[in-house]
Amino acid sequence: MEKKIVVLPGDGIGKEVVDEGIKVLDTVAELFGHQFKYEEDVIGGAALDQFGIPLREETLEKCQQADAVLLGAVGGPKWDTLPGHLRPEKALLGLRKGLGLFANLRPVEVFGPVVESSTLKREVVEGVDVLVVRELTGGIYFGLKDRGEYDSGEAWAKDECIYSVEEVRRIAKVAFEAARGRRKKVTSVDKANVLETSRLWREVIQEVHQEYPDIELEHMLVDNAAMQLVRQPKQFDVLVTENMFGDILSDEASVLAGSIGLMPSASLADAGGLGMYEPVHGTAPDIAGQGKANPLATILSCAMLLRYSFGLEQEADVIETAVKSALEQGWRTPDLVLSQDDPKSVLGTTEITNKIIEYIRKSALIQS
Ligand SMILES: NC(=O)C1=CN([C@@H]2O[C@H](COP(=O)(O)OP(=O)(O)OC[C@H]3O[C@@H](n4cnc5c(N)ncnc54)[C@H](O)[C@@H]3O)[C@@H](O)[C@H]2O)C=CC1
Ligand SMILES: CC(C)CC(=O)C(=O)O
Ligand SMILES: [Mg+2]
Repeated sequence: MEKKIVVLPGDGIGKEVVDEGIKVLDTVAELFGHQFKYEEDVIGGAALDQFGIPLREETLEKCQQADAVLLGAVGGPKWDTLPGHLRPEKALLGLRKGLGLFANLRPVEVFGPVVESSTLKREVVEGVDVLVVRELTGGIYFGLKDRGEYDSGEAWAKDECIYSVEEVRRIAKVAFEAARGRRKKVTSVDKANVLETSRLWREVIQEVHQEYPDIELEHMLVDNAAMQLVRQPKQFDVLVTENMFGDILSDEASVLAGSIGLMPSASLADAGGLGMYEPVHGTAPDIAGQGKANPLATILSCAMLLRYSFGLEQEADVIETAVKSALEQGWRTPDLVLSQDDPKSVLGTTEITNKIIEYIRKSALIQS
C-alpha cells in the first residue's frame, strides 16, 4: 500500500515523540510491504518563528491532499504572551476546523502491566476501558469569527459557546455507532442545568438515541462526571461530550491509565477518510530536550492512523501488542515510575521505541 502522511512535529516534545512514531511506522512498512511517504511541515511556535504565523495556508492544503496527518503538539512559554490570533495553539484549531475533523476519539485503556503506575487504587483502575468521544470543531474554542480579541489590561474579555443541532447530531452518531462495537452504553456529559448549548446538546442526543434502541443512554452533568471518572471509572463505556469538557475530562482520565504519555487520539471527519493523529498531551516544556518524554501515546496514535485512515487492522494490532509486551516485560519511561526505588527498568524516549520495534519484529517473524 502506498500512502502519503503529512508530519507536523510542532514544538517541545512534539518533535521528539513524532520522530519515534515515524520509526515505528517505517518498521511496519518494511515488514508488511507498504510504502509510506512523509511530508514534514512546521506549525505552531515553529511556524511563528519561521514564517510569523502559526498555520500557513499551504500547510493546510498539504494536509488536505494527504492520506493522513501525524501531529506532535504545539505551544510553549516562548509564545505565551502573543495575542490570541498568533498563539501556536490556534494552529491546531485551524487544522481541525480546516480539515473538518469534528470527531476526536480518545481511548482510555488501562494496560494491565502499568496498573501500578496509576496513583489510584488497583481495584478502581484495573480493566478500565473508556472511549471518550469529544466534539472537536465547535463550542467555546471557536465561537464567532468577529468576536474581537482581548488586549492585556482591558476590563473584560469574551468567549462564545455555540453549538448547532447538526454539530451535535453528527457527533452523537459517532458515539452511538462506537458503542455498538463495544459494551453498548453511552454517557453524554453536559452542563444542562446551566448552559443553553448543553440543553440543546441533551435534546439532540436524546433524539439521535431513538435510532439506537439497543444502546443504553445516560446523561451526566460534567462536574459529577469529573468526580465519577476517578471514583468509579468502570461505570463508563463511551463518554460523549462537547469540545472543552472533552479536552479536560480526557486529561483527567489519563490518571487512570497511569500517564498522559500513554494517551493516543484520532481526529476524524468521516469513517475511512482523512484523519489527524496526535498524542493527547501537550509540548511538556518541563521535560523537553531531555530525551525522557514518553513516546507511547504517539506510537499508539500511529496504530490508530493505520487502523482508521488506512484500514490496516493487523498492522495496528501488531503495534498495540508490541507496546503491551514492552510494558509487560517491565520497560518504563520515567513518567510511569512513581517511586525512586521502583525496580522497573527505566528507558528514555528512543530506547523504549527501540524495544517496541524489537517486539514488532519478533511478532512479525512469528506470524510469517
Ligand atoms: N495538542 C496540543 O498541541 C496541546 C498543546 N498544549 C500546549 O503545551 C504546552 C504545555 O502545556 P501543559 O499544560 O504543561 O500540558 P502538557 O500535556 O504539555 O504537560 C503536562 C504534564 O504532563 C507531562 N507530560 C506530558 N506529555 C508527556 C509525555 N509524553 N511523557 C512524559 N510526561 C509528559 C509534562 O511533563 C507535564 O508535567 C502549552 O503551551 C499548551 O498550550 C497543551 C495540550 C495539548
Ligand atoms: C491545545 C488546545 C488547542 C487543545 C487541547 O488541549 C487538546 O486538544 O487536547
Ligand atoms: Mg488538551
